[in-house]
Amino acid sequence: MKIVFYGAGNMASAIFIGMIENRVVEPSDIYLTSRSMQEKIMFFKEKLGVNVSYDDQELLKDADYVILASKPQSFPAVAERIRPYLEPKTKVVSVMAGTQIKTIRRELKTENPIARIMPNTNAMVRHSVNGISYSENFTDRDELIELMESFGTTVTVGEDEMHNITAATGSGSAFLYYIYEMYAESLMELGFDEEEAMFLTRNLVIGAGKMVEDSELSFSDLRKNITSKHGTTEAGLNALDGEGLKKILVTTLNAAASRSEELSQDEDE
Ligand SMILES: NC(=O)C1=CN([C@@H]2O[C@H](COP(=O)(O)OP(=O)(O)OC[C@H]3O[C@@H](n4cnc5c(N)ncnc54)[C@H](O)[C@@H]3O)[C@@H](O)[C@H]2O)C=CC1
Ligand SMILES: O=C(O)[C@@H]1CCC=N1
Repeated sequence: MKIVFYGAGNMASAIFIGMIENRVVEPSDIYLTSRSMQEKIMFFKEKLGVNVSYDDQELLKDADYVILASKPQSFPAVAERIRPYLEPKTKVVSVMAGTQIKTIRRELKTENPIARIMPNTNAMVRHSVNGISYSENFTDRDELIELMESFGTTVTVGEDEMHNITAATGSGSAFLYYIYEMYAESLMELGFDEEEAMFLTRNLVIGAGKMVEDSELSFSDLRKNITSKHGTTEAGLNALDGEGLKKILVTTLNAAASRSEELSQDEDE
């Protein structure tokens, strides 16, 4: 298997580290390139034993998959590198938010099978949620799904639904981290020092995550089990509801999904 990553940043590295650690590929199957010779990809070469190259012809020769893992704004430059050397057997897989299959096809001037995936950085710990959609001619889907399930769970969606998946789970963990960040800062307002606030929040989040993983109960039942009638939790939850938490989250998710739509429209111009 030869899998070539154009881009070795936060998302790509979470994917190839997840794949290698879960032994679905050998480090020698992975080829990395980036914008310029960067310390970061040399570090991956030394630490993981993956291949690194800036020779596009050599990179794309006999490649089974090419993974487009740059920012959408860098894609035209990436496409220029790939276009001359893309072989008919190579499947194209994009992780770029908002970049449509038809745009990838147009920029690469290719009829090759193309899939879009929307993972998240939880790939690093095998818990990414991967939205996936395919071009019609992407027939050999099982192999790609197997590769992706090495670092998470996979949900097949129509390309139009990618905007919502991008908001819900692509960006979603950032929203949760931000809530944890704000929680820790709020503990400091309560009087804890920074170290205590971080320690308490971190362990609270880890414990809650493990409860979600291990328990059969719904989020709502887990919450109710903590909430005594007329107790402290009820008082806090009433205050939270009064601030309109759900409305805030709906606004957040709509903003992210709209940005994904905007990114896809930019390309049409
Ligand atoms: N970070 C995340 O949690 C997620 C990111 N994504 C998508 O993944 C993509 C990458 O995001 P990040 O990894 O966060 O960005 P990043 O900034 O960490 O990495 C971008 C990579 O692209 C490379 N690159 C730029 N121009 C290039 C070129 N001409 N040739 C080869 N490589 C080039 C850079 O050298 C860098 O390695 C984006 O399109 C984003 O929409 C999708 C899901 C989640
Ligand atoms: O912020 C972004 O645009 C990318 C897509 C999903 C997560 N990060």
